[in-house]
Amino acid sequence: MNRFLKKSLSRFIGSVNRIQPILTSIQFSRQFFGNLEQDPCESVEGLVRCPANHVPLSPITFLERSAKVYRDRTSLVYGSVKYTWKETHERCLRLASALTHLGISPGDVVATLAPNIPAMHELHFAVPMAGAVICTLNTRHDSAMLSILLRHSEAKVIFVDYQLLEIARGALDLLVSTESKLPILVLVPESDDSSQTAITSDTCEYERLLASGHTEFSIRRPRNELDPISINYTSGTTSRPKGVVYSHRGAYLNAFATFSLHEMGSMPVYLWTVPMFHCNGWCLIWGLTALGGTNICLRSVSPKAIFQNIALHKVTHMGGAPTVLNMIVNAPSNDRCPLPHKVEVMTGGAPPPPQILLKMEELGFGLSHLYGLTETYGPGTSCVWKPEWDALPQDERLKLKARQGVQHLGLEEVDIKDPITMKSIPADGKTVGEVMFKGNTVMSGYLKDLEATQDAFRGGWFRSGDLAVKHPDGYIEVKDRSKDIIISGGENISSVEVEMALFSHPAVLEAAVVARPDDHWGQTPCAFVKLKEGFSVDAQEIIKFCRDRLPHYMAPRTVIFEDLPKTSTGKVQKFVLREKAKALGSLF
Ligand SMILES: Nc1ncnc2c1ncn2[C@@H]1O[C@H](COP(=O)(O)OP(=O)(O)OP(=O)(O)O)[C@@H](O)[C@H]1O
Repeated sequence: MNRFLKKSLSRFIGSVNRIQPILTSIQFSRQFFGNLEQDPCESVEGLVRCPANHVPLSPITFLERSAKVYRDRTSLVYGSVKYTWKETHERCLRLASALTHLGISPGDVVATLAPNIPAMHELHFAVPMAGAVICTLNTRHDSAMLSILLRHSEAKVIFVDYQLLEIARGALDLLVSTESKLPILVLVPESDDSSQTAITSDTCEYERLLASGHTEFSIRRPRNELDPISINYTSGTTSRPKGVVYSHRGAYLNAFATFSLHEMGSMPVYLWTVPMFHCNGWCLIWGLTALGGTNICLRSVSPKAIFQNIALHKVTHMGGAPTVLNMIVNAPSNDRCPLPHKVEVMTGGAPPPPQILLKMEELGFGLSHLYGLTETYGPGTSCVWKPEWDALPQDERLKLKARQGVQHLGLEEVDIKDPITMKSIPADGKTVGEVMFKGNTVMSGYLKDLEATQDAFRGGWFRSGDLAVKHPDGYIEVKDRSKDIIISGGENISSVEVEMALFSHPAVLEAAVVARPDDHWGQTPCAFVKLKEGFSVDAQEIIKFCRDRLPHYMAPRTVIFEDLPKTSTGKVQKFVLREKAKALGSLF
């Protein structure tokens, strides 16, 4: 031991017995390790940072490892298409190499417009391997919105599924009229049956492009782990989509956090019911690769396809917004079959009604509940389940499961704060504050919108815009989005709580509650309800049902029966309903 170390250590040991051990240990670290704020590799003698001990974190390494470890195991199944991890790796290398031949340089944006097909899986690796940034566009956008996002992201290439070709061409036509530089369009035909798409000679086609690349391609790894890996435009439930930027590091960490909170072991079989374009499939495209999982791809989600694929491929895990679960539990009986084994389902994206959680469990699914935003790489918290809760009465159990829970391992902290004072609200299950996040799986920012980025990070936390309470055990429970809360006669009404009451009516299939402007009360709750097939109830019965279960001021005053408008991620577009409620005028 050198003299300096001995001296420091004896000074430290001596000081431990004195009055301020904590302070002393900090002083000791300062002496020994120098200024803690400096990089220790620069300030401490003997330490170096070099490629042997520091590699920028990136999900690209997951694929390289899986190509060795799970080489001949199935990576992906889509109808009759099937690849092994070795093949997937080679295809991604070829595709990355082909992208560079198309002129893609590091930092360029490559967009996609496609459902959950093999190309989407491959592009999540090939694009970053080419040093570029993947921008997965929502398949429900029309040409006008698509052209706005293509211009905003400055995408150099767009990969388009054959079924969405007309929309993409429409967007490019709009870009021509604004003289923007057009992205190269790469058509992705149906890989399960290539005869379906007519490919003209001037169209760049996916498999042809991929075949033009080579497997000796030298991957353009991120120089800094904070380099962008993807752009995810928010789903536009409440406002115009914003371009949320993820880093290689954040994607790596959220992939880890997400599969660990899902308790996924090695080689799971995952059914893709979450859109891959949404938060990069909640980062699980990368996460499943790390585990050598098998991706079961579905072009479109239906209860029949879900049950068939579970049985056929021995699916172990899947995910889905509460609308997907609703679809499963209300499926006609000939579209369902008994589960051959337990399937773990991760749900999130909107508050899951307890009745739906219960029915899913009755069908044999295991349920875990997640919460997060596009800005938190998808999942940010989960309702970590404690075994002792299994013995609780059903109602209590479901109430606990419907809570959004605690932060996952990728985050430093999730707190509920007063948005003005930034003080934490008391953990009493009653006081409402704003959900705020801090940690390495929070977005880098909004692309080209510094003002919005700074506003979102005001006070050193990411402000979610969601209102929640904190329970004495530290678990959070989201009550509403701040934009959705209804203020009636000075009382705050959580639209989520009213919706949960509506969901417990046996005739209600879907429900959403928004504010209807009112001359007397300011606002009153207005419910939009879709009934289950074969049921008929009137507005008065629904109102009475809610008044029996909620304080009277919370019960809807208006009930409108109709189909609910949704985003492609299955969320109700409340801004559309709010406009309808506004058009009704004042009730009193
Ligand atoms: N488990 C959950 N329980 C309750 N709400 C949830 C849950 N998971 C997600 N949410 C809601 O979804 C929101 C995140 O949605 P997302 O980021 O996908 O796009 P969006 O917010 O719908 O789009 P935009 O910001 O353009 O309106 C959260 O802020 C929250 O309101």
